[in-house]
Amino acid sequence: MTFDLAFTEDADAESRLEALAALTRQTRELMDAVALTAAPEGELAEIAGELAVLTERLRAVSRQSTHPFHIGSDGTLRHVGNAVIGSGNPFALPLVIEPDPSTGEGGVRADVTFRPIHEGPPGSVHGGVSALIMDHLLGHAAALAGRGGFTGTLTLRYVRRVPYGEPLAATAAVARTEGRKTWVEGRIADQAGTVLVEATGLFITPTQWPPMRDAPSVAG
Ligand SMILES: CCCCCCCCCCCC(=O)SCCNC(=O)CCNC(=O)[C@H](O)C(C)(C)COP(=O)(O)OP(=O)(O)OC[C@H]1O[C@@H](n2cnc3c(N)ncnc32)[C@H](O)[C@@H]1OP(=O)(O)O
Repeated sequence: MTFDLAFTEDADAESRLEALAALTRQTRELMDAVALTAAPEGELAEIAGELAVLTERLRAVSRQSTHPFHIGSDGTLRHVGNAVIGSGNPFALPLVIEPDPSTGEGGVRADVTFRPIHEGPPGSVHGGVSALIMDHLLGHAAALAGRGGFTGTLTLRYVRRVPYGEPLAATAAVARTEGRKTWVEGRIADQAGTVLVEATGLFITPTQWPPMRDAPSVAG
């Protein structure tokens, strides 16, 4: 299969991307505030009206699609529109992933503090949100090992409920490889090291894959 991955140079001025990131952070604050608001009915309706005006202002100057991959001014491969790491995507936590070679080939780690907007069972993080984070982190580990690809399968074991509002750590590293297939294992653990979620992903490198640097530095 072919994969349309645009590695454009400086798709947007850095200063504009910073302004977009600031808008995105503010939007996340808004989402958190909406999830927790105790404002009375009349005020809710008034705020919704104010937000509708802002929404239309943004929509009036829409792009055709979200920001694609691009090479940043520091040589980092960036995906501003990504749902997990994107600095221009309000849905993203965002996850900031760091290489951690001590955990194995493609080893990566990320601090993660979930928020009330991630609620599944009352007071706990939705299992699908944990899966989203694991999918991305495992995929990043595969890419860091020079074996980037798409998720074929993702298997999770929810060991304990995942709290929000507490600093947690997510880690992943390549477990084994076979041809175009890469198995990656990861986990989400609390600060005491107690494992909350275990994940195994199979990533498949398509036959047509854009030339990658061996160990791309990737950011949102
Ligand atoms: C850039 C920086 C990034 C930076 C880091 C970015 C991290 C991003 C992480 C997020 C990743 C995602 O969410 S990706 C989005 C979710 N995934 C997808 O949308 C993938 C949709 N599926 C596909 O596009 C396709 O099925 C592929 C690409 C996965 C495989 O297609 P293919 O390449 O044609 O594979 P094919 O020749 O049929 O099979 C090759 C081998 O793999 C096996 N195989 C194929 N598909 C599967 C499968 N789903 N589950 C198990 N095994 C499978 C076959 O049995 C075969 O094994 P054998 O006979 O050789 O033994």
